[in-house]
Amino acid sequence: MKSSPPSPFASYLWACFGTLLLVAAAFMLYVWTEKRIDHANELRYTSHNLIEELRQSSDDLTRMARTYVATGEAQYRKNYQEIVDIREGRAARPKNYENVYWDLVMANDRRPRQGELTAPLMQLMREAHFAPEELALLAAAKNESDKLIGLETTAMDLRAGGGDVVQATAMLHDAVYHRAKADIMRPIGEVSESVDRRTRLLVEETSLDANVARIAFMVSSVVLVLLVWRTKRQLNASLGCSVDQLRAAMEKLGRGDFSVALQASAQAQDSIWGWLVHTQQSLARLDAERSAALERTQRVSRLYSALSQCNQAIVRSHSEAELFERICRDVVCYGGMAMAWIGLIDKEHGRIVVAASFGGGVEYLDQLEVSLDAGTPEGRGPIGLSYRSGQPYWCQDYQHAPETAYWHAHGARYGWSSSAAIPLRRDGEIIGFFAPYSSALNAFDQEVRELLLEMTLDIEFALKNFDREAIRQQADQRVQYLAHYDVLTGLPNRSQLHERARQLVEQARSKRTPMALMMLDLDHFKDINDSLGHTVGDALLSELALRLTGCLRDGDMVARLGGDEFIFVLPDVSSSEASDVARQLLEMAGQSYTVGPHDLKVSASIGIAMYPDDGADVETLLQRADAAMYQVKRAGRHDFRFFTAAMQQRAARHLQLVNALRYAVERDQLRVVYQPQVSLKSGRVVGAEALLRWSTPELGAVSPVEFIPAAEESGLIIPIGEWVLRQAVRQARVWLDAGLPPLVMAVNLSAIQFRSADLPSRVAQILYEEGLPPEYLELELTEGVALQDPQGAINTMTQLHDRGIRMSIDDFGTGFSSLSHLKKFKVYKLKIDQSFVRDISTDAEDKAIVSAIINMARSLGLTTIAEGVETVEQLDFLREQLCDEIQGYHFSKPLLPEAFRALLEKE
Ligand SMILES: Nc1nc2c(ncn2[C@@H]2O[C@@H]3COP(=O)(O)O[C@H]4[C@@H](O)[C@H](n5cnc6c(=O)[nH]c(N)nc65)O[C@@H]4COP(=O)(O)O[C@H]3[C@H]2O)c(=O)[nH]1
Repeated sequence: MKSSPPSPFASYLWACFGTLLLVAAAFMLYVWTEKRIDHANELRYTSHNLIEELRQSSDDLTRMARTYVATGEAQYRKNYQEIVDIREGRAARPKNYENVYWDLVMANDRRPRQGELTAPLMQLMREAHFAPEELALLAAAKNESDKLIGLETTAMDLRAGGGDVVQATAMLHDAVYHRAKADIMRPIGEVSESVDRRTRLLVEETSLDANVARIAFMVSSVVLVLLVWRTKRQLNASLGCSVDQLRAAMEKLGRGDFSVALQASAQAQDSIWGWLVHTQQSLARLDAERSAALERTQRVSRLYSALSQCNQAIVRSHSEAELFERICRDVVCYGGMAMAWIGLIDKEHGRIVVAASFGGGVEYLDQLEVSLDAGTPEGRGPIGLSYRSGQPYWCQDYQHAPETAYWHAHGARYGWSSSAAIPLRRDGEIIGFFAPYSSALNAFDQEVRELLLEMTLDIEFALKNFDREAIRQQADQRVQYLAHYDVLTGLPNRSQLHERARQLVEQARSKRTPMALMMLDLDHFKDINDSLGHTVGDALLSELALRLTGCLRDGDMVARLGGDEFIFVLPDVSSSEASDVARQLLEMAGQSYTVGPHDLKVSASIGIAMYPDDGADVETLLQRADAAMYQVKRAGRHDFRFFTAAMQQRAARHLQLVNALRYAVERDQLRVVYQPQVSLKSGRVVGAEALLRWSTPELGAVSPVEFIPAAEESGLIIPIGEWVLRQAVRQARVWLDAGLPPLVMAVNLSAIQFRSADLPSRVAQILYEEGLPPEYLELELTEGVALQDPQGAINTMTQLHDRGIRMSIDDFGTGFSSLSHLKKFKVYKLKIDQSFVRDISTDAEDKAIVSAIINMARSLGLTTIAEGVETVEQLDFLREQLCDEIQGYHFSKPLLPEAFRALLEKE
């Protein structure tokens, strides 16, 4: 890899480093040369000292010798010898020996301080690097000195030996002596000059070297300073600023402080400062992005928290208003919005009505004007736009966006910078808006939008739930209502009756007051329903309920048990007061009703039970009032009766019969017997009346007179009647097939059966299934069938007639049949009731009636048959009156099929 060339700063730095080494070398050289100067000076000094010592020692010897000779004091001789020993290296050189020895020893007769160096003077000179010629001269001087020492020793010996002092003194002062002395001093002087010259030269040489080294040191130092200066300039150029500035900036960067933007001049662009500025800008941008991302994350996480709170609000709110309040509060408190409100559409005025709000500036909503009309400025805002597009509207700069111009002042006042209008829907239709406001610009980024939309969906879900809950509550209320009230009349129903009646009974018990419970039932109301339809029947019942309610005092109650049955509970009434009320009720019920085109009249029957005489609880009283009413019905209806003990027995019997009758067919307890009908003309059996028999192990044989009404009242007559019809038709077919003379099978048809709309088709179906031609069947109808709905009866009869089926009127004379009706009825036979026949032989009135019926029938072209003919007298009278047929014990009792067949076969 090719390395990049070193930067100028690095080059300068290396140069500085090299120069620094040079400076150090120059300095060391300089120090060395200075040391050499010192050494040279020291050598010069030492050399001078040694020469001087030689000279001095010679002088000192002379002086000591002369003094000794002069004084004779041994001390001087001793000193003399010591000087010689020192010079020869036999004695240590005293300290400060360079001074005059005389001075050293003579002062106070002190001995010189002992030094450490013990070396011959000549050796010291050699060690002081004396030149060889100098040493040679010194050696010569030394020889001369040694010679002189001999002379001086001689002179001193002379003195010591007591010799001639003068001679001795002369020896030391004469010319020889001086000559010898001069021979010593001359070489010393030469050496001294030589040494001085030599050492001076050495000192000069070394001084020169030192100067050179000094100059080198100075020059290199200057160069170093220049280089350092240049390096610093280069460093500054590289940095682009001062180090302090750089350090302060980097410290700020290190702390993550990007508050002050750094600037770099154009020249500093390609410098560390420039790069630092660039880095700071990048870091500041990254920091801003990071802060923005953080802020966004916080905003989103706040909204997530708000979303979670909203979900809790949805779960916990019990009403729409409560939910809206909570949503607005949560969006502000948890979602970081400045304000939020929810407005609902006022369709009538095309405006938005604030339903809930929370946050700063909500007071502005008091006079808020938001319209849905694009023609007004307040209709062209976010909400109006959202309404028309059906989409959420995000306004990212509330204070400057043109669509919020109408509200800019408010936005500026409350610091709103963004707002949204999100439609709230119910069943797909926009019903209002959710409007959050933020103090941040561009607050609604994608993620925030998604969160708010999710929140809105949750709100819509909650609204749906509220709707469902409302429906459920309504349904609950309805169920509650239905559980206690009758829908048609609005009166309390059976369960409410029981509850309320029980309270009234308790009240009567505690107050010891009497109470009446009445049961009212319309007479033949079923006929109205069957003939005019239930709508008419219902309208009549509603009207009746109103009338009945109007008859009551405060504290009385009336309930509808179902159908046309009403119960009255009258607290604190005597039986006579109850009678009055009953009469009043009968009268009210009996007044005519106008229902649509119909003018209707009904009557009612009322049974009354008194507390406490007839029962101490509601159930008993109800049962007994029912029994009393049953008796009214049996007694001809349209009346009221109080309960009696006998009624109770009858009612119980009735119940017993109905219960047993339910299983009569399946338990094979029913039989059909046939009573012959005989033609008075031919005397032959021309017909048979099918009569039902019922016998159970518990009840024994029960008379049809007793159980047929019970079957009719319980509705059981329909299946039982059909069973009888099928048995009779089948029997007729059997006899026909057996080759017996053809006869007409007469079957009793209850009025209830007759009112079945499908009667003609059912009868035809049975005939078809059993294979009996219709002309062999005769349906015996009572007069009552036409009583309620003559037109309906006529229609049914016509249909039966058209199918070839014969009809006769049973028990004729007991009902209210009119001739005009008879004309329209497609009957062919009248059956004279046995109550008239019974006494025709004795009772003139009955005779007249029977005679009239026969004549009338004949005039209408109808056949007559008299039933209950038991005696010859009766038979004769009937024959006399030209009655066509008879039926009765006189001829035969009702017979089982086998007996009947035997009878026929006998003929
Ligand atoms: N004392 C006396 N009675 C005689 C004499 N001849 C016939 N009877 C009785 O008179 C009744 C004649 O029938 P009804 O008038 O249709 O009166 C019938 C009829 O209305 C009804 N009934 C009987 N069977 C049926 C039936 O299958 N369907 C319907 N809807 N009613 C029936 O029950 C009523 C009574 O029926 P039963 O007890 O069978 O009574 C029968 C019969 O046994 C007589 O000479 N003297």
